Amino acid sequence: MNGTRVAVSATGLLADFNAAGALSWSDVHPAQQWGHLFGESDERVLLALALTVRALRAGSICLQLDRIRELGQVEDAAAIPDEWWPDAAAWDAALRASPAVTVGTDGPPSRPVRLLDGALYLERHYADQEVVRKELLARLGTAPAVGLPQGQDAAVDLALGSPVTVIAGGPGTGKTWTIRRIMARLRAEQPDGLVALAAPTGKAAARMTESLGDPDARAVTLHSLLGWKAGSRNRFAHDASRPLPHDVVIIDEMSMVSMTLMARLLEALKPSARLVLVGDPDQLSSVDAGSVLADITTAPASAGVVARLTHNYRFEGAIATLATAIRHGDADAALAALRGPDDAVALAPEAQGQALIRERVLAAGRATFEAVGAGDPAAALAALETHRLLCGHRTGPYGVAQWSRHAVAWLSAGVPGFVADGEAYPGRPVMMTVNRPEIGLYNGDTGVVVPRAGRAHAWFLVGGTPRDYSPYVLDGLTSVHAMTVHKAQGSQFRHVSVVLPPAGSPLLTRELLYTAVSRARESVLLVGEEQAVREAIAHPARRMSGLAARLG
Ligand SMILES: Nc1ncnc2c1ncn2[C@@H]1O[C@H](COP(=O)(O)OP(=O)(O)OP(=O)(O)O)[C@@H](O)[C@H]1O
Repeated sequence: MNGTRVAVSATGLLADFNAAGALSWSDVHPAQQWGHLFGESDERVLLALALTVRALRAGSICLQLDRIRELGQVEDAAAIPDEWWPDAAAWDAALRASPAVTVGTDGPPSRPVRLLDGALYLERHYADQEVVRKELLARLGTAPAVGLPQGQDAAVDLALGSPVTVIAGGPGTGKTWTIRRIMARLRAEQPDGLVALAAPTGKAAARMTESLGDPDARAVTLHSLLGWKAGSRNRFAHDASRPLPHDVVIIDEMSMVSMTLMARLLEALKPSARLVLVGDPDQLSSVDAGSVLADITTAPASAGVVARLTHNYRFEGAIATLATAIRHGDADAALAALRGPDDAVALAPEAQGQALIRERVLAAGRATFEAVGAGDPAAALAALETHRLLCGHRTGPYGVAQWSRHAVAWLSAGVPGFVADGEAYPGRPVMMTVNRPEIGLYNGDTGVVVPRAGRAHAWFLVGGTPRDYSPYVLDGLTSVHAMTVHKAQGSQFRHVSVVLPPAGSPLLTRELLYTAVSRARESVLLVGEEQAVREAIAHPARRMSGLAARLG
């Protein structure tokens, strides 16, 4: 299990880093295995291998050696003391001489780790990055030179002609609107072209279909587009030898696409196919390793195919001001917005913030429970979406579990008739934690239990209409009195309250704060210290990747 600190047989540096909490057993173990298999006993090399695995677990595709010490900062342990770190030059020399390390682009792929441009990669992830790099460069090589595209019109023009187009914009900047225009132009100008619409998660695909509102345009998950075969990891029906038939492939929520999935997608496109990548590079990245969208949008080589949408059509005012300040890394401007007269955004310390969150939870809970009592699932679902409590952490005093318990206690005390008992109590807010495409439900979908004629039903909005299921037969259903910011990605709520991670938490990143704030349509309340806001804004997640640099 992650986090366990009993790497029984680890010695030396591995044991020290493990004991300090900077490495877990799941990092140490593969490093030791490779040591045995490849005849490497230098503990500095083994440490570098374990840190590479650790970086990967945190979402980085490689470990940049000039940033290696970032991995010595751990949430619940003292930072690794300076003297524990091997001398950089000697460490580098040991890696270059190691039988477990391939050096440069030309070496054999038979060793577990590759050292390239000052970064260590696990071989499989290097291979994925190479696929993405080569496929993108091949497509960029034939892209028309149009200068720096800006705005929706440029995005539409680009998508009609360029082999690859990136449409990058925050919430409400008209990404969906632009996809609709692209579809209309494609139908008019290239009526024989076969178009695919896809997204990285089932929920995102369902939302894409819904928001396009076009009966002839149905989005699927990338896994189902590629023909995922159950039971065989990373094996797809479509690959280079059996390419997808589509002439145009449009991907939404691209920030959540991992390097591996991007590699499989690019391999499976026929050479003449055009690719349109749509997303918000400032939001949190994929659960699996990689930061593909952010990498592509920062690489100079792709500047000519990245159309940026900056005008926000949906909201103006304090939320937009705050989101922009966060995105620009301007903590003073963000705090000025939070302290300003507009109640749409606010920051409260925990003591006071807890009371404010309680009020909001109770207001939404009362409205939901009232609709539940009236046997009105549509109204109950609408009331449920009026407020969402978000946490950065899953566990601990700032986590979802703890704040869910608070919410249940408040509702039990403050909403007459609310009794949180069992799996199907009236008013239980629920969330799917698995994909069930065959019944229209996806991981992250939320609903509410509304009894009808004495029986419990869990209601969800499917394609915009409430649909009921038996809560007893839905596998993977949990209560959702609070959710992580990660889970909320792709959804919006009228009011959002955010329990910030405490200062010092590695989860405090600019992307987390930006994603949390931009979930709100009318108001967002941040609960935590000013220092936590400053730290988040000062720390862009900056996953380590070689893609941007190697694209050139
Ligand atoms: N060019 C435009 N002219 C008028 N209204 C627009 C334009 N572009 C977008 N809108 C409107 O702005 C709102 C936001 O647009 P849209 O839903 O396409 O944004 P989005 O980037 O897809 O947002 P999200 O990422 O939150 O889904 C919609 O109500 C849309 O109709």
